[in-house]
Amino acid sequence: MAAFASTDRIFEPAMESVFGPGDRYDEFVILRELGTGSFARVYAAMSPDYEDPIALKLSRSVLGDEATALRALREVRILETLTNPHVVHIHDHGMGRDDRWYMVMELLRGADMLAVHDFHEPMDPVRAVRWAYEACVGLDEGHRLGIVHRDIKPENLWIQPSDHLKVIDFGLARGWDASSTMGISATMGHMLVGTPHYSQPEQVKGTPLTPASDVYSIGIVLYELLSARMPLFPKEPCNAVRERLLDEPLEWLSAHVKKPLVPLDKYRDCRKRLPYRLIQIVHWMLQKDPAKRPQTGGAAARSLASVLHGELDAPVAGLVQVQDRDGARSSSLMIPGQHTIGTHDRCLIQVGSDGSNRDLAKINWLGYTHEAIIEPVGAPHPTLRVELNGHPLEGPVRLVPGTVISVGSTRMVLEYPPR
Ligand SMILES: Nc1ncnc2c1ncn2[C@@H]1O[C@H](COP(=O)(O)OP(=O)(O)OP(=O)(O)O)[C@@H](O)[C@H]1O
Repeated sequence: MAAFASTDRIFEPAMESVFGPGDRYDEFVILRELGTGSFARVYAAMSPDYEDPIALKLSRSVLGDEATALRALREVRILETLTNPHVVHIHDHGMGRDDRWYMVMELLRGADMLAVHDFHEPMDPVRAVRWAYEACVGLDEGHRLGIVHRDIKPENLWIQPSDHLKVIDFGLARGWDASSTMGISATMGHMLVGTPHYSQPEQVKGTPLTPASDVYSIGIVLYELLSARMPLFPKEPCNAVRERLLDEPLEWLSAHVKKPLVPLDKYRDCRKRLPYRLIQIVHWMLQKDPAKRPQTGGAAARSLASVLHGELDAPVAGLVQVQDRDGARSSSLMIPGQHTIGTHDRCLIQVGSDGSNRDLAKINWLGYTHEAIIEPVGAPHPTLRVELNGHPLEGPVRLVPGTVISVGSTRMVLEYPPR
């Protein structure tokens, strides 16, 4: 087992100045403090560059030590690349006159999940599954870029007044494959990262964390939302375990490896309230072996979306209705992100299979408040021409509701979920 080292121990704030309402930090005027983490303090503030208040995340010490600098730079580089509505967005970053690092973010209204839900009672399944779905969609964009969050827990899942969720605090995230934008060398050695409660068996065993590790942590959160129980302790309510093991990180960690998953349908209340397919998906997300889980947030999100569309009657994703050249009809769920129409089986919509393995068009959808953009990929195909309402697709076009996309003799229409 890897040695346990809390992440707070890599960081010792030196001479931290704490700001109150009306204080100035460089060009920012502090409105109020929003929260404190081990690494930074977050303030609501005004800036001459923005009309509305922003969130200012300010490192608690100067960027003197390497671990703090690496952590700050990682978080900025990751967040700058992410655009989907289920992650917090950053506007800017820099170094203050006192050499402290800061990041200017959108100011989120609402509260973290732990402040919104007390985990004493099971939550309505539609709300619980929608939150888990949105967290998976938020993480998926990072997963596609080779980035794992590594610290998924209710405190890092932010619930806005609209009840939509955003993933925050990518401070412990890192690359997991060679194509990552962050680089694998941004390492903190072999110490355990994150929170033991939402940690993963592979972390305890010292094997690398992958996107499937974030899926496991979301699986725990979802299980707890649905049942008010922790998946590894059958006899106690979730909050009793949380309290009992507050200072027992090693017991938490060994439970992830040694304690079997308590099936959700062991609880009569869950058997009665929850669709069987949902129970199976939660069990899938919580497999001890990462290779047996959904491999990315996107894979988990698609499964959760299909239960929301089907058994729970609460559509969240796009639905592409397809009619092929023989008149046969089918449909595909489309979660926010990038998708392709083409001739190979990794495409969201596969049109014909002439052995060419080509993408013909790509669709980018930011999610519930947006319309998707479709654009052609590469030179036009000799027979599989992409058309919108009968006109050739020559550049990026917004897919307004009702637009008919045709590729050769396949026709399709994208239906958006209700807002
Ligand atoms: N964009 C935001 N809008 C509003 N509040 C925020 C925002 N970002 C962070 N906060 C608040 O500030 C707190 C600390 O932020 P954050 O978790 O990012 O800091 P951290 O030092 O990286 O924490 P940790 O020790 O958990 O890694 C959060 O729990 C939240 O309450």
